[in-house]
Amino acid sequence: MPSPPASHVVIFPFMAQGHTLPLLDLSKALSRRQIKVTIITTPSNAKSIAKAVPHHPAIHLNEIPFPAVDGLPEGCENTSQLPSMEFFLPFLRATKQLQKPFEQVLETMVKSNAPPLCVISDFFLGFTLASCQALGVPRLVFHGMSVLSMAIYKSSWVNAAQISSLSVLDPVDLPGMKLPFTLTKADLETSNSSNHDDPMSHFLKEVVEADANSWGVIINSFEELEKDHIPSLESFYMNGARTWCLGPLFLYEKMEEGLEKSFNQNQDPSVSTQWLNEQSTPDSVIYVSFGTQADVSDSQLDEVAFGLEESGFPFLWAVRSKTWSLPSGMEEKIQNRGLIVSEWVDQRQILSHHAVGGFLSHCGWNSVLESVVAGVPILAWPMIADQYLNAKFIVNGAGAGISVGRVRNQGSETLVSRQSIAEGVEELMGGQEGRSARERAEALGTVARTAVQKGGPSHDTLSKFIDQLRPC
Ligand SMILES: O=c1ccn([C@@H]2O[C@H](COP(=O)(O)OP(=O)(O)O[C@H]3O[C@H](CO)[C@@H](O)[C@H](O)[C@H]3O)[C@@H](O)[C@H]2O)c(=O)[nH]1
Repeated sequence: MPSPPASHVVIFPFMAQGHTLPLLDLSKALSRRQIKVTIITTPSNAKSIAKAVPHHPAIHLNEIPFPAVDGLPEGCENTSQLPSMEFFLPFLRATKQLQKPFEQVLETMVKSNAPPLCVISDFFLGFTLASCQALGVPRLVFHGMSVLSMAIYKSSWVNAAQISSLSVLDPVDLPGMKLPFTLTKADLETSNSSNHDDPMSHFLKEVVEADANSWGVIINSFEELEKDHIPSLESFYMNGARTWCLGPLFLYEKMEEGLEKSFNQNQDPSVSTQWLNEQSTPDSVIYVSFGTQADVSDSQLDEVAFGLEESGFPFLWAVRSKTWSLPSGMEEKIQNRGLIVSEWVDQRQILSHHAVGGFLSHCGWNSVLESVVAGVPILAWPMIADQYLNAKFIVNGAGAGISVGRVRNQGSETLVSRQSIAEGVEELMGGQEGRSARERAEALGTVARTAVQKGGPSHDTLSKFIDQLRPC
């Protein structure tokens, strides 16, 4: 007898590392539960995705062409290839042209002998909702952010008029929300304007509407961390859509391989792992990375270099800039104490190395989760978007980090000074506040790992999610 067609889920990630990576982790978790996964993406993203999911025959890739658009550099199919964040809106607009090819692919699948149970697509790909509705497939939305950040953004959008009358450092009170820190208008960055008439707001309005009408929301977080905010978030969704807290998603694979083994053994150590292996003192190295999206100026990078040097602590720094080089004379000063890497590093592996004791981070949500899971406290330096909220959450809410501190003006630019960086690193790595942040991070890491183990809340929610999607 032929075996029944496998349950099938379609995943369509936004073309940015911080958004794609967690959905690849979800794809792997689903494939290990005998679910066929089709990832829809564009040709150059497909190449890197294929490398990231090599041992999962249940994961398939379906390529659709990225449109050629005026105003975007040729061949740019991922936000990490944008020359600067000024190109972000043209990039977002270009992705809307993926609707037709996406719909064609989905229609073929719907007519096949393995129609998809659902489509999980990124918040920014709001057009997928109309296609899913037309073809009768439930759409779940994935944001890549925490429950708390999403609920705050949604509420501040609704309450924009009241918020706009506040001054920048006034506390913001959001109706019905129990915030774990004092929120100010400054923390809301772009979403605090009552003028929803600018082009970015127009784009966001469309995707927020599609988001609210989705069948459900997939969250890369765990209930113990965020359960207080789930009702607030769910109140912004129509039709009884619910949130599914399934994270930390990257842990499923680690759990199955055996956490200790995969975190501590390296068959083929990279340059950074080799260097870390040479650092004999546990928790002595500060790891530095500002993620894949924030633009950091060369003069700011200079301050980071001087600050790290002044702190006296060993450091491993993953730099993304194509224009910056070390200030003259620095190479000799840091040569026995720091490693600067300009290629992609395995951040999760770095954070779990016993020599790493702190993370100077921009507080992208993935980095926050990865640091917490590894029990590494954060020196929080938010730069854009939800990073301000994540930083406040980790410092003032969870107590697992400290803030990098003062900024100073240099010409037209506002910089975090080398003194602030040095003092922050010293406190995090050697001070009392750093010690208690490390204890909190370690405790949270234990809760995070338990969440994805059999019987843990994220693990069980994943089972319920699959059961609910499968036809009886
Ligand atoms: O050399 C590198 C650089 C990055 N990473 C990984 O890339 C991801 C980066 O994600 P994140 O820390 O969230 O930073 P961004 O890519 O900058 O994140 C964008 O997406 C996040 C999720 O929506 C938001 O929270 C951020 O504000 C937004 O900038 C993490 O998994 C890192 O481990 C590596 O493994 N190696």
